[in-house]
Amino acid sequence: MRIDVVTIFPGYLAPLREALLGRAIDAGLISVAVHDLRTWTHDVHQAVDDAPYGGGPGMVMRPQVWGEALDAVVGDVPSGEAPPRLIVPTPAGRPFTQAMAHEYAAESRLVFACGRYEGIDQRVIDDAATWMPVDEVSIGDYVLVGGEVAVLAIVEAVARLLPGVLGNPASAEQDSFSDGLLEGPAYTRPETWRGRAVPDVLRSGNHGAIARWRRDRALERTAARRPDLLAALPPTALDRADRAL
Ligand SMILES: O[C@H]1NC=Nc2ccccc21
Repeated sequence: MRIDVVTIFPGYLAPLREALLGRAIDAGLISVAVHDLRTWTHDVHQAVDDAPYGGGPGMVMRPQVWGEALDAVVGDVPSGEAPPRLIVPTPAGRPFTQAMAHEYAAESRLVFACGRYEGIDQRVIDDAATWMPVDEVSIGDYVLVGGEVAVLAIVEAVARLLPGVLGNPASAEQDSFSDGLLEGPAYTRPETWRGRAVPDVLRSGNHGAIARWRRDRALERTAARRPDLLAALPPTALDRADRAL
């Protein structure tokens, strides 16, 4: 997968080259190119934003700069080739979910446009949508200063799903949310720590009982912390033992 990120803070994307993602890049599983938006300014101040029409606080990112940047970064899409998907993180976007991470993992190319909080001139999105799929995506209902942190989160969620990126592919299959529930508590050695023992069932070797215990803890945690996820489960997702909980 090829990933391009356009930002006024290229340094913010440095973590993409660390650890698991760094190894995936070294292994050629993903390629990441980070582009400084100011490359496409032509004024001495390298201005990338301006005051909003209609007034109001903050600044809006200028369409000319973004238009030239996306034209250059996306380039000419060879005829017959699918264009990349453009992902624009914004608090006004569709909530990013694990299902979307799987969708994006199937793409051969993703381009990320990092806007500042007040956003990018809407005409950039409208123009881009005439020649490639554009998703405006939010990673949560809180206010960040710009899209860079959202890009780090989305790229990590997507890249770990790509074949060969995770050492143990089973991890991705047993993700939280993969069965619609939150993962329950996890334990490792020592058996007792600060007077707290690991639940006996986990050391019993009884795999049926262990699976039941884990499912019960996941259901309890989901009901307590994310009742919305429980309500969204298809009726067939809960078996009789689940309902007895
Ligand atoms: O993903 C969003 N969540 C919250 N705030 C944001 C600010 C700028 C870009 C993207 C986001």
